[in-house]
Amino acid sequence: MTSEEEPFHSVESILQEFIPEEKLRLVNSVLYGETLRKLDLSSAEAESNFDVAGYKFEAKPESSRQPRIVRVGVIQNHIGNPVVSTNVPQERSAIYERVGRIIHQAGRCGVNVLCLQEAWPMPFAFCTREKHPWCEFAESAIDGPSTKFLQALCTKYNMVIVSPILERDDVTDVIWNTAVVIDNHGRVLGKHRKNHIPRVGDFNESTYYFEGNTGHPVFETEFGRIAINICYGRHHPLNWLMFGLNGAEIVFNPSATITGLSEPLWGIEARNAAVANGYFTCAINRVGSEEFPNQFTSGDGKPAHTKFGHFYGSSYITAPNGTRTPGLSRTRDGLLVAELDLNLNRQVRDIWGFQMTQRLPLYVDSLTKASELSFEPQRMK
Ligand SMILES: NC(=O)NCCC(=O)O
Repeated sequence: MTSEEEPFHSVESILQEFIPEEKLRLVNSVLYGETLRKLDLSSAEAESNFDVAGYKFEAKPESSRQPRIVRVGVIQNHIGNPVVSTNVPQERSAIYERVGRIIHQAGRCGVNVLCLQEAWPMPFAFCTREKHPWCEFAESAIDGPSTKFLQALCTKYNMVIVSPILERDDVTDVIWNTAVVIDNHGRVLGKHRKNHIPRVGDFNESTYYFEGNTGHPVFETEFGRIAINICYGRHHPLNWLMFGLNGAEIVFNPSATITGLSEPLWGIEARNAAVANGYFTCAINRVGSEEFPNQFTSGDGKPAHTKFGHFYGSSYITAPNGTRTPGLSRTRDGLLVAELDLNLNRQVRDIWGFQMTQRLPLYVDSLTKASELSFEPQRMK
C-alpha cells in the first residue's frame, strides 16, 4: 500500500471480519500463539481519539518464587497537525497536550513502565535534511522540556517512563537519537543512544546524528530490568543479543517506520528477538502521516515530495515463548497495556535452552575473524 491508498485499520480487524468465529481462534493460535486473556481496563476513560487495549501474559506458578507481575504500556500517536508547523515551542506543546492525555490513561490503568514512540516530542523531520528549524527540537536528557514534562507524571503515577527524544549533549552541543529512562520517583536513571542509524529511503537521519556511544545498557528499575533498542536497531540481531546478555527482561523498540518500506518485517523482528533472547519485547511505531513545508529528495530518483509516507502504528508486545498481542491500529492513536509475569522468561529459557546452546565462544572467534580486513570467508568448493 502506498500512502495514497485508503489505509485500513489493522490486519486483525480484516481477519475478524472475514474468518468465522470458530475458525478465528485456530487461526490466531497459529499466527499469534496462546490466546491471551484481556485486561479489565474499565478504569481508563474512553476517549474518542485513541484506542486502549490490554492483555495478560501468564506464567506457571512456582513453589520457590513469587510471581513477578509488571504492567507495561506503549503509546503510539499522531503529532497532531497534518502539515508540520515550524514554530518549535507551539509544535512541542501540541504534542505534550496530545500525549499527556494518553499518559494519564496509562497511569489510571496501573502501568508501571511506559515507553513512548521514537522522537516523540517532535515531527520526524529527519527526512528533510534541513537543520533549521528542526535542530531546535534537540534538548537535554537531564533537564530538557520533555524530561521535565514527564518527571511530574512519573511521580504522580509511580511509573517509569522511557522517553525517546532528539538529545543535545549538555557539554558538546552534539545531537543524538536517545532514549531517556526516568524512574518512578521522577529521577533520570540514565540514557541510551541509538546504535544503528538508517540510511534508507527518506530516513536521512545520519545528517543529524551519529551511531550511539552508550553500548547496551540495561536499567534496573523497581519493576524489572529494562533496555531500549531504538528503531533501526531491530534489524540487527546482535543489538538485541547484547541487551539480553546484559540481563534485560523487557526490551522496548521505539520506532518510526512507514508502509512500503518495513511493514512485512514489523511483526517478525521484535517477535523473533523475544524468542531468541528469552525476554519480552515491546515494539512501538509512530502513527499517521507527516507533511513538511519544503520539498525534499533522498537521492533515490523519486520526484521531490513533502510527505513522509504513512507511519503504520501496529505496536505490539511479545513474550519469550513467541506469543504476542494483537497490534494497535494502523491509523489511530493508541495505548497498549500488558500485564507480564517476568517468571515466564526463565520458564521459557528452561524449556528451549537457547541460552545454554548459544555457543558464544564459537561466534566470538568467527566474528573476530569476520571483522578483520584480511577476512577470508570459510567456503568449500
Ligand atoms: N527511525 C528509523 O530508524 N527508521 C528506519 C526505517 C526502519 O528501520 O524501518
